[in-house]
Order: sequence, then structure tokens, then C-alpha cells
Amino acid sequence: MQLYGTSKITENGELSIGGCPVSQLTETYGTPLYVYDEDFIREQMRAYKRPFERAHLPHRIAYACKAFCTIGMCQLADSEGLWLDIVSEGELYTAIRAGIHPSHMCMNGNNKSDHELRYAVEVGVGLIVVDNFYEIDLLASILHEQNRSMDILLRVAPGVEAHTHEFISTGQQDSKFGFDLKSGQVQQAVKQVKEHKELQLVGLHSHIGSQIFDVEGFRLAAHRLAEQYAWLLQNYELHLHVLNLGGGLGVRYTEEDTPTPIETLTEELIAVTKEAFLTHGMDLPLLMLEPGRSIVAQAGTTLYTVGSRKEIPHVRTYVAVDGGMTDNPRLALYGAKYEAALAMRMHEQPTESIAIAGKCCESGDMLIWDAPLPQSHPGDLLAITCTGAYNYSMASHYNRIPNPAAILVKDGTARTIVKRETVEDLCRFDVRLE
Ligand SMILES: Cc1ncc(COP(=O)(O)O)c(C=O)c1O
Ligand SMILES: N[C@@H](CCCC[NH3+])C(=O)O
Repeated sequence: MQLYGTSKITENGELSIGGCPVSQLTETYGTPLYVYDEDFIREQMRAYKRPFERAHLPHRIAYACKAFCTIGMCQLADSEGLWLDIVSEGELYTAIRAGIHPSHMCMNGNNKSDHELRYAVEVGVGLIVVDNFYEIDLLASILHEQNRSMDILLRVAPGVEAHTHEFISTGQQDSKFGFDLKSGQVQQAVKQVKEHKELQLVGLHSHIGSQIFDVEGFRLAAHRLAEQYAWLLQNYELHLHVLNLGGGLGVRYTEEDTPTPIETLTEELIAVTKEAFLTHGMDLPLLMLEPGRSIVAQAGTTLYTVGSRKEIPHVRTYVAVDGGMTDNPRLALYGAKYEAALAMRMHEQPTESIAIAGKCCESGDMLIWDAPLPQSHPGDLLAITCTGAYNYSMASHYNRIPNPAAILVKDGTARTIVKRETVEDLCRFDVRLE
């Protein structure tokens, strides 16, 4: 199993994260437990900024908090000077509760409700990424009512096929997101925006997908967008000074994944975007990025306790843990692959290949199909790495399983960022029939 960030193996073969031996963490917080490595998260955020700072380029890095959205996580992003990319009332509310200034937020979403847009306008969200024709008029009318104006970007579907799972590919022409570039919807949208003095169009936005390993898709998107910037300048005398290329940088879940490191990819992104704009004799606009997964995925490890075992001769051995698809639905949804280790016996060699199952009443409730591990016993601690993104945020209560706690570890100290749910919490909204 590959270790990330501050994760280490102690002399007696125990996994430690952020200077905290995992047995101490689980003794205090129980299992399943999401453990987040604070230094590593901060380092990922800084890696995005360094290339811009080195080149003295204006930039905005907005953490796409959908990857892991809690008050503490929003505070971390803010403390590193990042904006937040939010997509719903809930994310906006969380960010506000975290004390983030709304002017440092960018709001995405393909079906923002009247209520959500009103909320964003009232608090003064810095930038709204308008996704469709309906939203242009809706947002304009809300702003008009309140006698306000707002900076917006237009979300563009640039017709780029990102090489990733089809469920997380978003830049292709056949997508629910954004204005279709190929059929001229972007120019049509700009025309419609120009009819509303409340909407200040400052740039375009594209997000080609998630878990992307190289710059090629971004290069194509940058070229297609630069062409639009040039066209809009020529035909409408519209000088757009912001370009948002979205998020999407991939991470290593297993050895099959070979992502470009954040700093290198960011340098490449700057270079390809510069080149694209130069082709049209234009300067690089203020570049905005919205990374989610690459900030938090590898900084997260989930700790479980091993329970039952089922050996099917000549077929497979299942070992079940005290969590599963409720805290990590990514195998069930995308066929995602992970690595695991027995967290107290990190020095031991694997002796068998097992299937790690969850505890839900569902055959698809699996975490890993073939994990090479030493023989495990009930009560052993099992660690699955790279579970920091889209795990907690997509957790469910299936089978009325409470969500685990999440903690942040650093320099030998642990802090709770999300409390463990209780079964009482699960009944909180139920109404007893009288
Ligand atoms: C508009 C937008 N921005 C940013 C992100 C973050 O993507 P990722 O977590 O892959 O960096 C997403 C999710 O794919 C998105 O839809
Ligand atoms: N939920 C997806 C990522 C979606 C990206 C958001 N647009 C995943 O777990 O990989």
C-alpha cells in the first residue's frame, strides 16, 4: 500500500498519520473513522498556487468543496487563501457558517433554484457560473428586484471528451452542463446576457471532468475557449478578463493511476492557456481553477474494524468491515479501486487475496474486490487509503448506518471536524404516527 503525506509506519509496524498512531485514534474515536492529514491538505493547496506565484500571475484557486464539505474544511481552504466553489444552498450555508466571506465564493450548478440564487445574491457571492438560458433570466430578475448587479461566468460545454469514467466526464457535447459551444449557444447566451445590465459577464468557465491525468483535454478546452474570447472581443467588443478551467486533476488510488503532480499540471495548464490566447493575439486572462479531489483525496484514510469472514472454496474469501458503501460508495458507483492494509501489521507480507465487503444488505456493497493482505482476524484494524474525496460527501444512511466521524491530524494531535452520528441522530427527522 502506498503511503501519502505524513503517513508512516512505526517501528512496531503500526500505521501512523499526522504523527498519530492509528490505534490511539480508533481508541478515542472508534471505527469507521475518516482520518484527514492536515499538512498534506495544506501542501496540495499550496502546490496549486506556487506556479502562479512564481510567474507573478493573477489567479484564483477555488476549492471545490463538494469533494469534502465541512465547516472545518472550508476554514482550512480559506486559511490557505483559496476561494470556495459551492454548488448548493447547503454548501453555501456551510461556507458561511465557516466564516468565509461570500465574495470569495464561486457558485456552480446546472439547476440553481430561485431560492439558492436569491441566497447567493443576498449574501453577495463573488461569482456565479451561469449554466443555462433559464438561469440567465432568473438571476437577472432577482438582481433587478434587489437593484444589484453581479459578476458572472458562462459555463461552456467545450465538446472535449476527457479520458475518465463516463459518469464523471462533463465537458463532452452530450452533457447536462453548460452552453453547447459547437451549436453556437455560447454566443447566443452572451447576447441574452447583454440584455441585462445586472449581469456583468467577466469570463467563461469549462470543467471537462474529474480524475484526469494529463493536460491534453485542458489544452483543447483552452484553445476552444480562447477562440470564443477572441470572437467576443471582435464582434461584441467584449473584453472577458477571467477564465475558469474548472477542476478535475486526478489522483493515485492504486498503481493503475498515474496522475501528473499538481504543481507540474498547473504549470502545464498555465502554459497551454497562454499559448491558446497568444494564438489569438490575446493576453492570458486571470486563470481560475476549481480543484476538489486532488486537494483532499490522498489526505484521507478510512479506518475500519474487521469482522466476519466467509471463505468460498475455489471462489473467493470475503472479509467484512464495520462500514462499506455507506461511507464509501465509489466502488458501487464507478467501480473505483482502492488499496488496503492491516493498520497494526504494516510490516507483514500479504498471504492471501481477499474481497473487502461492507455490512449493508446489498451484494454491491464492496470496498475492494482483491486486496492482498496478511491473514486478518476479527478486531483487526484495516486502513483504506485515498478516501478523502467524495466519500464523506457522498455517504448515505442506507440500512440506518450512522455516518462515521472525521478527524484532522497534525503533529501528533487529532481534532474532530465531524462528529460521529448516533442512531438517535438518524431518527431526528422521523415523525411518530399518533
Ligand atoms: C464545476 C466543477 N468544478 C470543479 C469540480 C471539482 O472536480 P475535481 O474534484 O475532479 O477536482 C467539479 C467536479 O467534477 C465540477 O463539476
Ligand atoms: N463523485 C465523483 C466525482 C464527481 C465530480 C463532481 N463533478 C467521484 O466520486 O469520483
